[in-house]
Amino acid sequence: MAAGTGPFEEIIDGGVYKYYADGEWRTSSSGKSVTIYNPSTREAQYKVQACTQEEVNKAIDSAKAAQKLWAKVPLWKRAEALHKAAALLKELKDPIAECLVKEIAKPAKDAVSEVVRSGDLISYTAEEGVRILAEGKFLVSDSFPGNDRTKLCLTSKIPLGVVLAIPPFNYPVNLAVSKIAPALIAGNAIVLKPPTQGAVAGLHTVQCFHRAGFPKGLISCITGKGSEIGDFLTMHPGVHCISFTGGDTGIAISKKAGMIPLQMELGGKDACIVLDDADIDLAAANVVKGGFSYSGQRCTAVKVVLVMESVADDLVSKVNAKIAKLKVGAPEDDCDITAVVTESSANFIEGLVKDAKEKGATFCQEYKREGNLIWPLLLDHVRPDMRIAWEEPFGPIVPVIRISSVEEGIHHCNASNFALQGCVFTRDVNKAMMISDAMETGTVQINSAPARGPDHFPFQGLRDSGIGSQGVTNSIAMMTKIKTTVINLPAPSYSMG
Ligand SMILES: NC(=O)C1=CN([C@@H]2O[C@H](COP(=O)(O)OP(=O)(O)OC[C@H]3O[C@@H](n4cnc5c(N)ncnc54)[C@H](OP(=O)(O)O)[C@@H]3O)[C@@H](O)[C@H]2O)C=CC1
Ligand SMILES: O=C(O)[C@H](O)COP(=O)(O)O
Repeated sequence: MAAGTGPFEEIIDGGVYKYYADGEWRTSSSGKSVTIYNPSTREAQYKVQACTQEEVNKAIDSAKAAQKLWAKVPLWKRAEALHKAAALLKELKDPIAECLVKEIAKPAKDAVSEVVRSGDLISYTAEEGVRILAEGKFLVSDSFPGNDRTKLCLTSKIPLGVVLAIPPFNYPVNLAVSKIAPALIAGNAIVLKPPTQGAVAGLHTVQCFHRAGFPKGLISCITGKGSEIGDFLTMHPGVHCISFTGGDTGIAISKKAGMIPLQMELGGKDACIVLDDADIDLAAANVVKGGFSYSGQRCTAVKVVLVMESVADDLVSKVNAKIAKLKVGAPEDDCDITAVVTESSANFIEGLVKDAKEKGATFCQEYKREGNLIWPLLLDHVRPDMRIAWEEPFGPIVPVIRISSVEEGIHHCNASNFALQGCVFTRDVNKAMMISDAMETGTVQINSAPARGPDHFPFQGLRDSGIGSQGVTNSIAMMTKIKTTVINLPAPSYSMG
């Protein structure tokens, strides 16, 4: 089954995908659409509605009304609906994966994995939700000085209201459901603003929720360019929480948003520290997997290698041997390296490469680009005065900085404005633990490349890499607030009998 056909037929009309609000697929009154270009062919692939501010207002009003009723739906029923959506998503994985291939040039197999992983994420969230949302706290007053046991405090978790979800282009399905599912299980309504590249995969995902039978108005999907409707959405008084994943845009949003909970997962410059006692084969395999999968377009990609001089030649030659085997080409052919998402992204990457060339980095491969397709490149002997030492390429370019002490590596990692993840390769677990404690990042992986998954692990960035923590449990907690009810007794509770 192809995208936009079968169960997805109703979401497209006249070649333009519709937006979703009030339980229906709609055409925007703007009369305008946004074109999505295929990164590989650079030709127009899809069109989505350019929604208006009035349509945003209506979606948020419906969300508010639907949320009040949804919060009263028994938790097990909310979970049941989520399981249904998860099953549909997995059943319809092929047409959704097709969108990922065409909109964001995700290699075919990875595209299917993203959809399946997302179905599993929804089911896990439903199961985790029925456990943790059923739990609260019971406190008695006589543990605090000056009190008798006359007050019994019950705490529970209640929804926030309307959650605005804004995922980025690189995981438009997985990073949408990682926001949608926790919001819904906790009794919230959701307004999704998908990334422009990835919007059609997002709309197909929403259709699975629609077909799972969620109440009218509870879920909406507003399409349009972030630069045009983004501020209106994020500053909207009807929004009670924002869960955002993306780049520096998140920093601007957090300055503009009102006094509401924010979950921000932003950029990264994940360092890979390789010590002289490391298993160099393992480190090389992880530099390649971590640095080049999905052409480096992962926030958790290895974005700088900090290797001890004594093992640097060995590591570099092993990484180069593996790079030579990477398949470069079309996502449809399941190539390892595919076109980066846009021409401006490719131009930005090229700027970093040129700067490194001018400043004397060693090119382990010849720099090659055709359109948005950039061949994988390892840059050796990178120095801190080069932009690539600090900036996030979001492309298949990995810089290597040779270090003479572990402290030098830790210092480089901690001097970055980004602090998402990092990794260390060593056979000495004691040293690994001490380095992990010294690296000021949200996560440190020992003897493996950085990764957000599995999706139930806590995932957080420090400094400019984010606010709050993701992962199924943390996202559910973040999308609720604590409500307490206090039972006041006329006499201490132990005074009878
Ligand atoms: N820490 C993490 O978990 C992750 C971080 N990232 C980071 O994301 C970046 C790449 O993703 P990319 O999609 O380009 O990131 P962007 O920050 O450009 O976009 C992210 C989302 O924000 C939307 N947006 C754009 N402008 C606004 C605005 N003014 N208000 C509200 N929303 C807006 C975009 O919509 P539109 O597409 O229409 O512009 C998109 O949906 C990298 O820096 C990467 O490190 C990526 C994945 C995971
Ligand atoms: O954008 C990203 O990098 C994703 O959040 C990473 O997910 P993964 O590390 O599980 O691939």
